[in-house]
Amino acid sequence: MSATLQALGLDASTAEFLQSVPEELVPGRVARVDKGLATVFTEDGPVRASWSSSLLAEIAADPQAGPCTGDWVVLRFWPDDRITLESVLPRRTTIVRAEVGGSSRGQVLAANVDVIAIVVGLHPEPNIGRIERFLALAWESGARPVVVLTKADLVGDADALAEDVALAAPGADVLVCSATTGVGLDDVRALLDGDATLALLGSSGAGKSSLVNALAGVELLDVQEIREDGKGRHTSVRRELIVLPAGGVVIDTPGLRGIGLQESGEGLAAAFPDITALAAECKFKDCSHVMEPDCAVRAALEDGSLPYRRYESWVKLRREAAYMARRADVRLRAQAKKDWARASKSYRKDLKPRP
Ligand SMILES: Nc1nc2c(ncn2[C@@H]2O[C@H](COP(=O)(O)OP(=O)(O)OP(=O)(O)O)[C@@H](O)[C@H]2O)c(=O)[nH]1
Ligand SMILES: [Zn+2]
Repeated sequence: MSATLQALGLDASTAEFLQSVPEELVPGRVARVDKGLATVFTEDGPVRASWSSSLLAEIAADPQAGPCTGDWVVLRFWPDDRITLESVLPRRTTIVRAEVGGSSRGQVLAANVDVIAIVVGLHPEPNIGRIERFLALAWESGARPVVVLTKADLVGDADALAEDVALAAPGADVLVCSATTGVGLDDVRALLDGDATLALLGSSGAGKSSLVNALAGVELLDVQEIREDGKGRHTSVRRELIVLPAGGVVIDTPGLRGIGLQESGEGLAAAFPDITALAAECKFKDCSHVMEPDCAVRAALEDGSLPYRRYESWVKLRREAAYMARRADVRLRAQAKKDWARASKSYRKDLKPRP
């Protein structure tokens, strides 16, 4: 295993996969995708690559097959100095959000991430519902979610706020830090142990870029100017993979304003293990927890053991996940119909008597 690829976050399974790749192909990790080109970090430094024709064909069939930040890829260097991205290696984890434009396919934000830090500023006061939404997305990805509460220097009761957040984040660690004073940064750094890949997810202005800069110890990313109301401007289109001098890789995703859920329901179940466990106790298997008798979820609401705010948040996310699943279903059926039409057409052609 090359020292450089290891510094880029190469894991054992990808390293093994690379053994089977033809020698003339060069491995690398995608740092950024823009204008139809990928910036790829290789052992010999960064290069810009376009898509090979076979990759283009794959993308036509499945847009998610296109390279994204964090992907491991192999490149071909041509005699005329062109560089093409030949293929994307199997992804260990993927952070997928529902497409903003309305297609039912998700957009892959980042791949091969070990830990997802949901970055939330402590000032203005955190929106718990939004954290729960990020957690569902993070659990669905296969990576380990952690909530990182930043801007601790701006509030007097950071630990009390962290306790509130922890109640909404079962199974996930909640860290408190400040990019400005450096307090708590060692705990965030520990997430990168073993050259792990850490992706930062959060709303615009949450403090992601400031956190990356603080972790790196240098100014790598532009930090946006703060607005009067304490919220950041919505700026970023950039998405970067940063190799930290002390080891580990950070992926800074763009500030997400609205993030749609694109998921099987597993992420939601993992983000709400309390409600999932209650639902298993309901009298009816398909209980909607709205009006059925002997509903354990409603019983917990009534005796106060399940906060109403959390229940509402879950109902909202569940409705959204169900809607996305229905849309995906419609798309699959439309595709199946197309495939069938194509197959039967070529079948009819075969039946035609030959001249
Ligand atoms: N006091 C204080 N301010 C912070 C801290 N971290 C970030 N800020 C400020 O919060 C604002 C937004 O920070 P950014 O790091 O640009 O936020 P971002 O999450 O990268 O935002 P996008 O680029 O839109 O994704 C900036 O004005 C920062 O100076 C912190 O720990 N303490
Ligand atoms: Zn129920």
